[in-house]
Amino acid sequence: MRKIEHLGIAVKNLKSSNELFKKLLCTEHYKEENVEGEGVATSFFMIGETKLELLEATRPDSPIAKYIEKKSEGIHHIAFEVEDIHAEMERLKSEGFEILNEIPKEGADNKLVVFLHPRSTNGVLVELCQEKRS
Ligand SMILES: CC[C@H](C(=O)O)C(=O)SCCNC(=O)CCNC(=O)[C@H](O)C(C)(C)COP(=O)(O)OP(=O)(O)OC[C@H]1O[C@@H](n2cnc3c(N)ncnc32)[C@H](O)[C@@H]1OP(=O)(O)O
Ligand SMILES: [Co+2]
Repeated sequence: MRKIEHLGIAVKNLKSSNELFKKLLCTEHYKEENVEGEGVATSFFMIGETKLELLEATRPDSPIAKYIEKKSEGIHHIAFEVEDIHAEMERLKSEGFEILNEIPKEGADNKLVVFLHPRSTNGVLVELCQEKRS
């Protein structure tokens, strides 16, 4: 794991949360992006080497919709930047961690991503992110 790539925060309304975090961080979000496959609209704030990813559900079956329904808004996941997502998946599987998607999927911000089930990571939803290589 090279660094914390982003903290994912589940929000009910991206527009109002963008305003709140702009006031909090004294900086604008640098991008907004929908990820159809996850049923989410995201916006990203850069803080030093790490980002905040705000996530609003765009479909009722989105994991974010279910999370907010069950728990309300808040920190949803932590994402780590990895050099080689396939090698990390193999390593983590051999260490007994539970990989949720066997094939890395399209993430926001030009990434390939994989998630680990929180029951194998002390109750924390973990995401692995690898920069997509052209
Ligand atoms: C990829 C685009 C973007 C990016 O960075 O590029 C994103 O980050 S998209 C983020 C949204 N997508 C995901 O979260 C995909 C991975 N998540 C899942 O597959 C599910 O949310 C899963 C499997 C973690 C939970 O789904 P399930 O349908 O099983 O929901 P339950 O409410 O029944 O939860 C089961 C169990 O897990 C606990 N849980 C659920 N969500 C979280 C969470 N975010 N953090 C910690 N724990 C979580 C939940 O409390 C249940 O535990 P229990 O002890 O049984 O109550
Ligand atoms: Co994320």
